[in-house]
Amino acid sequence: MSESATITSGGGLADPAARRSLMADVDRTPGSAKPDAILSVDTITRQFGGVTAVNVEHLEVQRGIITALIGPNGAGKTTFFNLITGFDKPTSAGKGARWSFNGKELGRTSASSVAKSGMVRTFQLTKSLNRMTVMDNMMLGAQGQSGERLTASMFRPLWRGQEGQVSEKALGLLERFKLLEKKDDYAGSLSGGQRKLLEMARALMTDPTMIMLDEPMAGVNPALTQSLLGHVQSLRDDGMTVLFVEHDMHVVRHISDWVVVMAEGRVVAEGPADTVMSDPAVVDAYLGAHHDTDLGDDALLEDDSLEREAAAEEHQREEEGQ
Ligand SMILES: Nc1ncnc2c1ncn2[C@@H]1O[C@H](COP(=O)(O)OP(=O)(O)OP(=O)(O)O)[C@@H](O)[C@H]1O
Repeated sequence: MSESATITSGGGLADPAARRSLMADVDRTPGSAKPDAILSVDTITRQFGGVTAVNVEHLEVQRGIITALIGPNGAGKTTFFNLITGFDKPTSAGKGARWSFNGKELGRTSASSVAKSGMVRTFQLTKSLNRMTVMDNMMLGAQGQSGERLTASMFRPLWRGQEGQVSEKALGLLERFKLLEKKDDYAGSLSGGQRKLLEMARALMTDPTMIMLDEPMAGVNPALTQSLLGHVQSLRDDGMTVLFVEHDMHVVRHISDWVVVMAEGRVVAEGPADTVMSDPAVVDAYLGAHHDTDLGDDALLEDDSLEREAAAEEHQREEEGQ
C-alpha cells in the first residue's frame, strides 16, 4: 500500500487524497494489478447455451475503496456477481477458473460459506421476505443467507443462544439506516429507497469485509438518493471494500474510486471514473450496444449536485401535483 495512504481510526481510506494516491500508479488497463487486492479472479467463463455471458481472464479489486462495475445491458455483470459469490458455477470450473478473496480460495465454496468468509452481497426483497417484518429480515441477515433457504434457517438459527446480542446489533443498524421506527412493519410496505436501505442493513449483520451491491440506486426516490450514497461512502470510510453494479453514471461518477467496465462478458477498461468514461473502448461498448446511457457530466462530481438534482425533481413533482 502507498505510504501516503492514510488509514482512519475505523481502518478505512476516508481521505480522498489518500485514495487517489493509492490508485495513482495503477495501470489503466483491463486486469491491472492493484496495490493490495482483496479479490483476485482468473479465467472465469460462464456460457448459457451459445451465449458467453462472462469471459474474465483476470481481475483484481482493490481493498478499502469503492469500485463500480459498469457495462451495457447483458454485459455479464450480474452473472459475474453470481459466480464469485457462489450462486452460480463457472463453465470453466476445473479448467483454470480460480478466484480468491482475502487470501482464501473460493472456487469450491458454497454461497453461505462465501458470506461467512466476509464477502456479502445484497439481495432484493423476495416475496417471502416482503411478508416478514423489517426486524425479522435483519435477524435472517445474521445468518449471511439470502432468504432462499428461509425455512431451514428459521428452524435452525445459527445464532441460537445469542438472540440478545444479535437483536441489539440489528436495532443499532436499523437506527443507523433510519429504519428503527419501521422495525415492526412488513418489509413489503417500505418505499423503494427504504427497501434498498434494509437490503444494505441486512447485509451488514455478518460484519462483512466486502459488500457487493447490485444496482443500489435502482427505483430509489431522488430525495433518498443522497442519503443512500452517503451510506455507501460511510461503509468505505469505516474500512469496508465496496463493489457495486450501477447503471446511473452520475452515481458512478459521484462515489466511485475506481471503475471496471464490462462488455460482452469481458473486462474492457479500468480506471478512475473521470478518465474511464472517455476511454474509446467504453464509448464503443455503449454505442455498440445501442445504449442511450448518459455517460455523466463532470459538474455532477460536485458534492451538492445530487442534492440540487433531487430538489429540482421534488419541485417539479410538487408543481405537477398542483
Ligand atoms: N440464466 C440464464 N440463462 C440464459 N442466459 C442468461 C442467463 N443469465 C444471463 N444470461 C445471459 O447472459 C448475458 C449476461 O447477462 P447478465 O444479466 O449477467 O448481464 P448484466 O450486465 O447484468 O445486464 P443488465 O445490466 O441488463 O442487468 C445476457 O446475454 C443474458 O441474456
